[in-house]
Amino acid sequence: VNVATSYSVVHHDQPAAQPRLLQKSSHAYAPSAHVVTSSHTYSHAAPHFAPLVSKTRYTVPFLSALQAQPQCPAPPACEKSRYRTLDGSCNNLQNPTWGTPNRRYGRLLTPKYGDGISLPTVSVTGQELPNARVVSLVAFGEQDIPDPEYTLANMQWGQIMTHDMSMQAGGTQSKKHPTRCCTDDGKLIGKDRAPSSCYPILVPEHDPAHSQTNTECINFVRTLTDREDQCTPTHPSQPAEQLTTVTAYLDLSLVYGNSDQQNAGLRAFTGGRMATVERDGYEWPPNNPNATTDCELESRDEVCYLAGDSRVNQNPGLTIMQIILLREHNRIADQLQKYNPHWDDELLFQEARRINIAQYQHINYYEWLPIFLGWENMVKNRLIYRTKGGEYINDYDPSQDPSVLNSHATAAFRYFHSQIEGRLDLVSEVRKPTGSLRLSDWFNRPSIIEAGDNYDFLTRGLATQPEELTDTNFDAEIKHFLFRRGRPFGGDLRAIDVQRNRDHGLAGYNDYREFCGFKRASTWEDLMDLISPQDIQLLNTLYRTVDDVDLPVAEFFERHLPGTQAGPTYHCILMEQFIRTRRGDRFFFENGNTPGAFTPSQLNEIRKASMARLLCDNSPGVSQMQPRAFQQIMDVNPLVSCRTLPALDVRYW
Ligand code: HEM
Ligand SMILES: [Ca+2]
Repeated sequence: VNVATSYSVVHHDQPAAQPRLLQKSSHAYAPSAHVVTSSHTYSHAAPHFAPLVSKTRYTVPFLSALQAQPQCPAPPACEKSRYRTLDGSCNNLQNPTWGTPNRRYGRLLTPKYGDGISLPTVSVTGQELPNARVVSLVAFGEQDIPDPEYTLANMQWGQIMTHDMSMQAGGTQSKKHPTRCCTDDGKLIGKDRAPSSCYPILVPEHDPAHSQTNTECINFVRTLTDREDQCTPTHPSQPAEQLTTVTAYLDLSLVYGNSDQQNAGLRAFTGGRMATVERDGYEWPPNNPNATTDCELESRDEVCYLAGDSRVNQNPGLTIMQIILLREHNRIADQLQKYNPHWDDELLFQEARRINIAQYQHINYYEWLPIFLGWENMVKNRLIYRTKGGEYINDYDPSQDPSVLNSHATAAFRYFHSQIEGRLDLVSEVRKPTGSLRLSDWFNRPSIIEAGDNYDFLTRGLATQPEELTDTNFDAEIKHFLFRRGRPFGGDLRAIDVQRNRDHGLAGYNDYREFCGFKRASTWEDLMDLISPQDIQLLNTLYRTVDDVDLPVAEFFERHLPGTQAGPTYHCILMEQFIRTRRGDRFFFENGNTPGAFTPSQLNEIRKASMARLLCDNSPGVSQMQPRAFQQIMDVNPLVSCRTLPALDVRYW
């Protein structure tokens, strides 16, 4: 295979500097040997003319015109509200912009850009890193091995959490990108004519899929950084930092939106409800006014949904989970209104939102994350607690920056792309598969969900069908057919993830190993503590030196820690992230020290929430479910009537 790509690669002779630890970790988990050098406090930068204007009592026309460009949001003035703001501001009262949209990802280690500042990572020898598509083809398989224990709901919920936590700026994550680095028929647009944000993935000769259509190039546009954003200015000598466009908190921003304005377009403004459209007696998300650009519809009759997150239509499983969370809000609001007829729309909305988020956080931390991180590990590192009834856990830490780590979003959390299944089963109430959908036929075409009884059949499918094993195999549907839009082939999510890692200049696997307390490898053999000799051999054939190995490549070859779904290095990054996400959230549902804390009896009700209950309550045709819906139906997790599952009682509100 010809690995040579000459596109957008900078040659330099200096070996890249060793990354430094950037952010302080106060947790028991992180190794203590590291010296803390600095911690980024990204205080909100005031527009350049602000001081002048504030001293001026009258409006100076030319100054206000200049100020209008760019329109940077003013730093918020916080009051101690009972509710979260929509954009996450004022969650942290000392640093009101922490966790808000359009801010930098956090970093654990300094970036390793090709030029030290912003160009994609290259080898420490100054040569190119192996082509991302070649890495995908050579190191990763396509076998569809069903996981013996977990359901597709487990994978799908992970994408929901991801979409709540981050979204790289300037990307579409599903739709055709308006910036073209390759022509529509897969030819490379010359560097002189392509925008500077282009970093296309070049297809090697003899590509098993793309050579059939003479495709040479997979479109790839670099993430926007603080360089391009005038509201988060940085000094030109500082390494670029990518921006993320959603609130970092687990606050269901994907349902409620990321700003007051966005939220206003999603609410019904009656009965505390979110806006929905009724068809065939069921509630569906509102119609997206930009259907032609936001979806990939084949006819005018197809729907395209609007939600708090622009990725809502990406794939049918994701859309179903979004609908479930939307319907759950309205279900809670209706019940609250029944018992509190004197409450107005705003109060009903805020209380329903608060309960919906709390249930969701409970499921995230107590039902979903333990599958990935291991229950005992989480207890030991104080991510969860052995609580009883309505006991509070007051571990909010105002010094904890809740931002989403670049290494989490660009590498560690994407590990679970390997769980994606390329066929979605339609399953009857007696749990018999009646057919299946091909994933790549239904990207950005959610109409399929409303056809016939598909909503219920697909929901049961999520809770019945096994996810794919968390391993080095990626389903062909995402490796060769991603967003193919009626064409024979499409993108390659595995190659994209590798390319994105270099785009974001993440430090190498070896650096993260060291950060996580393992010995830095100076020879390939040194990797043997965590990786098998055959896999080391494979990495050795792809990379020139052990320091070149990309984090999101080597990670896949680490043996999983017992009782978890991750190797030690990813496990360490994921733990670090979810500690930040929990302790940096003043409104975390278990915190009793905020004006909006739940009463102990309410907290006791929240703790009854489960994935099974959410699925049952929001899918009218589903009347039975296994109690642990992330796990397959088995003797110890049998199908039971939905009525027997624990449920939250809103009479405590
Ligand atoms: C059918 C299911 C899924 C599809 C089609 C999908 C597809 C994608 C795509 C196209 C991107 C953007 C890639 C880029 O341009 O860099 C992305 C990003 C990402 N995905 Fe997935 N994904 C799926 C499920 C998941 C799951 C299950 C997880 C984790 C549990 C996950 C985690 C992530 C993360 C962390 C990002 C980066 C988010 C950001 O900060 O922008 N995805 N995914
Ligand atoms: Ca969020």
